[in-house]
Amino acid sequence: MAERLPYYEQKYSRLRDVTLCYLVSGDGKKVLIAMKKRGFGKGKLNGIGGKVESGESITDALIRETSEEIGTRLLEFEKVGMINFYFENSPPDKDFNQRVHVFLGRKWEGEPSESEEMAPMWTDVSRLPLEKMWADDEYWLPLVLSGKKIVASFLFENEEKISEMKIEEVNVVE
Ligand SMILES: Nc1nc2c([nH]c(=O)n2[C@H]2C[C@H](O)[C@@H](COP(=O)(O)OP(=O)(O)OP(=O)(O)O)O2)c(=O)[nH]1
Repeated sequence: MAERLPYYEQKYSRLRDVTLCYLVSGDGKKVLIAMKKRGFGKGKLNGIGGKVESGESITDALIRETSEEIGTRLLEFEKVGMINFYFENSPPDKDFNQRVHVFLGRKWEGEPSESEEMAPMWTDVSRLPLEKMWADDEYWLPLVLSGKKIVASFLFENEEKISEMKIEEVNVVE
């Protein structure tokens, strides 16, 4: 089968930046995931995040989104992944293609709480509810929760189906 991912990587070399953060407990055994109540990925369980606004750094957006969506102030975090998402069949008026900057949150202030956008819950890292998450998560989320860092690209045929993927383990994520 012809590889279409390189075509998309070249065509969309500048992608919209989006953040995604998973709070993890001190012993690394629990991770906070949340049900997205609206917008892109509605109904799925996911980390916390959203679009980087113009004039904002990725770190600023990470901290703002965590505060807006679950009411906690992020104090310590680590970048663990950068994932490019391409969609073969986005409607012409909508561009779903984006670059997701993935972080693990290590320290924060305030108890995570529900907002209009997300309903958070603590989950065992060893029992991730992958069937309720994005289809790509099973390929990279266990890696980053076990201490690895990754750079990846996924090409989706539609919101549920992956057509191609590439995952690389790295020492540092830029
Ligand atoms: N785990 C996982 N997260 C994903 C995938 N694709 C994807 O966009 N995300 C994350 C990145 C963001 O945190 C979130 C989408 O945020 P968004 O900014 O596009 O959605 P939104 O409509 O709620 O916008 P906003 O107001 O919060 O900025 O979903 C995926 O395949 N897996």
